[in-house]
Amino acid sequence: MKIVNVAVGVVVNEQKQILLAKRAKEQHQGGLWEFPGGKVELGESTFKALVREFKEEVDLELEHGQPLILIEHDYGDKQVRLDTWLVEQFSGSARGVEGQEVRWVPVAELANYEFPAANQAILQAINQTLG
Ligand SMILES: Nc1nc2c([nH]c(=O)n2[C@H]2C[C@H](O)[C@@H](COP(=O)(O)OP(=O)(O)OP(=O)(O)O)O2)c(=O)[nH]1
Ligand SMILES: [Mg+2]
Repeated sequence: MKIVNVAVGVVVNEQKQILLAKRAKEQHQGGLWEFPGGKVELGESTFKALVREFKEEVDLELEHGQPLILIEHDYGDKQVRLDTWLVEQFSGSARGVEGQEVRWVPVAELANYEFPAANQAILQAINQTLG
């Protein structure tokens, strides 16, 4: 099966809160919380894709990021590679451009949210880096 390359952003604000968005019901892994992001287009760098997706989905301008963790996960119906970045420099004010719920969540409260299975490794990396 073809693997889908996804750029994922863990955006942290000055209060050490992380931006989450809720995936729409009809999407793959719908109804679960996610770190915003989306599919990398042909010829696009991961960070460029991340900048584009954050503008499209949550209206934030990302300025600088660093690679956090690369995860490959097979959902059975879909295989994904989540190239996950930590972003502490950004501007703007987050809103759900596509009508989705968005929330700034303290690192210590992330465990209260339901994520897709592939995200467990991201949560561990966040705890190691920011926790
Ligand atoms: N953005 C994001 N995707 C995730 C996370 N965890 C996880 O398993 N995924 C999966 C779900 C999807 O299969 C894929 C991301 O696709 P997406 O739906 O965000 O892609 P996209 O923004 O380009 O949207 P679309 O073109 O499919 O509408 O990665 C996560 O934390 N954030
Ligand atoms: Mg997306």
